[in-house]
Amino acid sequence: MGKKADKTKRSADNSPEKSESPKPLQSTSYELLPADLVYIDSGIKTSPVKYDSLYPEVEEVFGVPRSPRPCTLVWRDVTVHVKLKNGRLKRLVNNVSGIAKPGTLIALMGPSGAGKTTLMSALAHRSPFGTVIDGEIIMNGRPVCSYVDRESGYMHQDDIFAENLTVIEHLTVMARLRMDRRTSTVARKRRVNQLMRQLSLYESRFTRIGGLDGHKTLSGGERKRLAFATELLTDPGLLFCDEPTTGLDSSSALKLVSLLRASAAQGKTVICTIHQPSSELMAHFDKLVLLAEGRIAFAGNASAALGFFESLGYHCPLTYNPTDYFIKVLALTPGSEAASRHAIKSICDRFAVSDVAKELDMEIHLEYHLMDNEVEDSRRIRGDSFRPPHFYTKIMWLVYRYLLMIIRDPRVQLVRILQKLAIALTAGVCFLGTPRLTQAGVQDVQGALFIIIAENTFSPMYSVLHMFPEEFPLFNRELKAGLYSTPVYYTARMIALFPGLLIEPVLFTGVVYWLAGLRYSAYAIGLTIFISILVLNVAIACGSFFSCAFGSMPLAIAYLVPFDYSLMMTSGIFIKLSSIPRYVAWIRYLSWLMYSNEAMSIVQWDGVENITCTNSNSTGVPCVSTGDEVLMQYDFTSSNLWLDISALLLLYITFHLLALLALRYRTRRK
Ligand SMILES: Nc1ncnc2c1ncn2[C@@H]1O[C@H](COP(=O)(O)OP(=O)(O)OP(=O)(O)O)[C@@H](O)[C@H]1O
Repeated sequence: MGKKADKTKRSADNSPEKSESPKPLQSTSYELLPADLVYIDSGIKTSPVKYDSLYPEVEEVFGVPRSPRPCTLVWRDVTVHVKLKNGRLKRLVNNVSGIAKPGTLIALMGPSGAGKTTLMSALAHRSPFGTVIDGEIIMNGRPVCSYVDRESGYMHQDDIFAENLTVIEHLTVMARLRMDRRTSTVARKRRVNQLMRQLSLYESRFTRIGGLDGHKTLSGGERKRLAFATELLTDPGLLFCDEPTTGLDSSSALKLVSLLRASAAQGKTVICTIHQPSSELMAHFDKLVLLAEGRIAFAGNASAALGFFESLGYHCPLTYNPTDYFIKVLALTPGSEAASRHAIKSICDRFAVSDVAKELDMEIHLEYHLMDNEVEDSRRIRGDSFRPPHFYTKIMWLVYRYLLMIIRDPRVQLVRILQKLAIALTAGVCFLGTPRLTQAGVQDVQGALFIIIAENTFSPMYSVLHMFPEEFPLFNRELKAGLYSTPVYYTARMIALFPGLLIEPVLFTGVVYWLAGLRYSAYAIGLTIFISILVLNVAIACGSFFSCAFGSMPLAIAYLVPFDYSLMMTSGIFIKLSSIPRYVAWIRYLSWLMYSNEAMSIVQWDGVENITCTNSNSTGVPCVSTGDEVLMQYDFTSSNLWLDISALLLLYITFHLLALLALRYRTRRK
């Protein structure tokens, strides 16, 4: 009981502030060891290893040893199925058991398609939608569920970053999103700096991750180390790494695996899928788990694997790297798949009844026994001590990140503003010189209004279509890692767009309004600019909805084009509203072009009584002499101004809500 209480106390003490202070390394049974020793749990037997004789780089790389939250992960009889499109289940992992203890670096290996990523995702509670997991997966005595996101780090095979950010900006934002909200700013900065130094990123801290033209970008190794640093920010006790060495040269791969080794030496539990590592790399791993056809072909001390295979008659030639040999034995040979499957089944069956498997089973049982005896409260305290940042903090830092991305992307900024100015000037000069209160002037005013509405609708609406499909992989990964929720992301994304959504309509409408000589009063100018801001924001909301609802830009365009045509046709410009056939007339109630056209027309013509009539005789068209007559021509009603503005606001809210729902739906399907 005293020991249990001690355990509980240590985990409860492990607040972010306190975890900064150096602590001696701990064994897997959490007993304190002399400062220069670390227990490396090598699977079946635990043996004290002289820390500074084996890993002299550890202290140099990671500074004074810290004490992460110790994590023991146990999985028993885990089977993973995936739902296929035809509704049937396909088994990817078959009845797999294992244990990962603090201080251990585990290599999860197997031929391509063996189920490594599937198993690791299941262990980390990050399986994609449509995955069915049977069996038990328990971390520190609690079945894994969403809390594992904050207790563990998951380094993906393909790293995805917000590319326009520099290393230090990325880590700063991630620290704000990931670290406990009680962590002080100084402690957070110190952690970021410490990680950059430890992972040799300090020199590149002002380099953009995947910069734009002419900017230096990070190397593949640096990107992997940055991904690793990101996962280490919270100093998790459990680390999953999916093929971290893929795409790296041998020295970068060695450097990365040394870092994983160093992490394990500090008390973390590290599980790592890896493809055919060299003998030098393999020497860093304590345990080896070999998967084949979704089953375990071997699990135990890396050094015992050769003996097990030899006992089955598979002798690794002296010239062969043992791991290459294991993979060769466990891979399907093209042309004789049935024989290979038979051999693999036989190896897996023999392993299941081997002494190594029995020892592993005993170890798992022992761990279960210990967990059963652990006080429930102590588990909860360990799991629940983390306090995530408040949602408004997350929104603020996401807005910062997206603003940086927008500012650094010339596609969206300077070029777009210059383009707007050029279009405004070109359109505006066409209206120069016509007096407003004449018959020709009426047509010009309505034309200028339509140009203002169309330019604030179509190009902005199409410009956001690429946004969500492009950002979805990063968003979905961060969402799955529990960094923020869909509404937080969506709100931040929209707030970051807002400066542009204000500047663009003000600039464009201002220039066209002035050049076209529209109604000259502060009320008319102010209201027209306000309506044009609303129009652009509704268009962006509608574009966002199509962007969220359809996974790709071509698909979104395919649906949006007919939609925007129907909105335009019912806007009141081309056809009198009263003459639209009844079965399509309802579309006008969705048309912000109609609402804005009516509202802007009212602003221009309400109360106007003195339109001159000079050309009625020559054209035969009856003269309009008052603003009301102009409005009647288009079936507009002067009392509808605030109704139109309210409808625009309602459409704005509705499209954003629909976009949010569509985004949520898509994240649940991935
Ligand atoms: N959603 C899915 N639908 C059907 N089959 C799938 C699905 N996901 C994975 N698989 C299959 O499951 C098997 C295991 O996939 P997994 O990605 O876990 O393998 P792996 O061992 O990590 O391979 P690699 O080393 O090539 O990354 C593969 O044959 C893969 O094609």
